[in-house]
Amino acid sequence: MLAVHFGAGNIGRGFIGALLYQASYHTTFVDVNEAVIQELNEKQQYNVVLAAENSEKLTVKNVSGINSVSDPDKVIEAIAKADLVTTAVGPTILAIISELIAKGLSERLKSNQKTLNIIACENMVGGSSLLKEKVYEHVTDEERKAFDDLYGFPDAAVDRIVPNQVNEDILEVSVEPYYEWVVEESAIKGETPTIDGVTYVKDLTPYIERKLFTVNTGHAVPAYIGRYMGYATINEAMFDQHVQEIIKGVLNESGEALIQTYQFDREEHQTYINKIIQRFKNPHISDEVTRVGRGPIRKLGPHDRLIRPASIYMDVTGNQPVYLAKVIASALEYKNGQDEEAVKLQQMITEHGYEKTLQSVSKLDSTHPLIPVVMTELEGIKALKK
Ligand SMILES: NC(=O)c1ccc[n+]([C@@H]2O[C@H](COP(=O)([O-])OP(=O)(O)OC[C@H]3O[C@@H](n4cnc5c(N)ncnc54)[C@H](O)[C@@H]3O)[C@@H](O)[C@H]2O)c1
Ligand SMILES: O=P(O)(O)OC[C@@H](O)[C@@H](O)[C@H](O)[C@H](O)CO
Repeated sequence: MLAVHFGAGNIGRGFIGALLYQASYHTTFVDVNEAVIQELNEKQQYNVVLAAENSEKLTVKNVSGINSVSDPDKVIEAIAKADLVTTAVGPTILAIISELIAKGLSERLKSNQKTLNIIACENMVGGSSLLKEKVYEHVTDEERKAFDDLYGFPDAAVDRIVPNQVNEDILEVSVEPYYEWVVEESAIKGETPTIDGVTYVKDLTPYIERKLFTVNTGHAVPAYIGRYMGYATINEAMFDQHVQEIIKGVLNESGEALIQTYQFDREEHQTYINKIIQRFKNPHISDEVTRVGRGPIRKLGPHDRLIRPASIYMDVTGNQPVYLAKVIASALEYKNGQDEEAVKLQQMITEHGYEKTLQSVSKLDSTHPLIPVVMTELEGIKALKK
């Protein structure tokens, strides 16, 4: 069984690659990082270390790599022969890789009529659907019809905290023990891939929203409030009592939005929240606030972890999401010269002010009631500054 996986980064190697190996796939990683690709081809294996007391180790074998910049033809050939294609490159990169995937699928069509599933494992609602849309922009009407019959783009939700790696061995990756990979079974073409650890569901929406608006909404608190207060890591920030109070408030608000939208059991949802808070405090993981806060413009987007739960909360309760508004305010204050989106966000604020910038990145109508709540909290969070 052959898998082609785009993105040999933290989640690619630390999660998807590990599960595919255990399910007996040979995984060909596609990346633009030449050093990682070279090392994958040389070693043909790497270690995944569990960030826990016993540091359990799994050696992932049967792997190779292709640099998509220098060897695009090899990627096309690999897709033509693959049994599964997955991605973990980041939501903004999906459009970039779509052309090569389209070429691979077109080439495949000439040589065989086998079904194939392409699963985007990104932190977003509708990742595979977006990838499909982008792939279809690169093919003819006739190919599109054939693709509709043969190629599935099931949406997915993936959950495992994999921080940036600081190991001497550039392939080794340290990951938290917990993981969840949920895939929309109704969109699968042909046989459902057998991968231990994957849960197939009919409708992914409640799962991806529960994950994004609990794990990632919660994570944004130690990231943005933590950065604002001067903390460097998630773990450090999680021990601050203001961060603890805000994360509790934020997850109550997003929880209420989720419970009322999807009729989740209140007690079960609270158990889910408590477990996530413990995961953020894992003493065996050192995760930088700048990794978790990366891409603030994406994270302030209308369907992402901050604006969407805040809007739903207002709609379903009629109350002001004061805690979510504090995190949105701290995201607007997020400064990091190494992060393109953070730099752009601060430029927009300098040129147009907070209110217009928020409207623009969050696509909120100028009269949206969330805007004044965030503006009030921009003042409110000043008391947190050390
Ligand atoms: N790290 C986590 O804890 C975690 C958990 C769940 C989901 N995710 C999601 O997984 C995705 C990847 O995150 P990550 O943390 O692994 O990031 P990462 O930066 O570690 O990995 C991304 C990889 O994609 C590669 N890449 C960039 N452009 C490319 C291109 N054009 N073609 C091929 N490869 C390209 C990069 O070189 C890098 O190796 C994101 O959508 C993220 O939200 C991450
Ligand atoms: O990957 P991002 O940038 O969307 O979000 C940063 C973190 O919240 C995220 O990577 C989590 O670690 C992950 O989603 C846990 O499953």
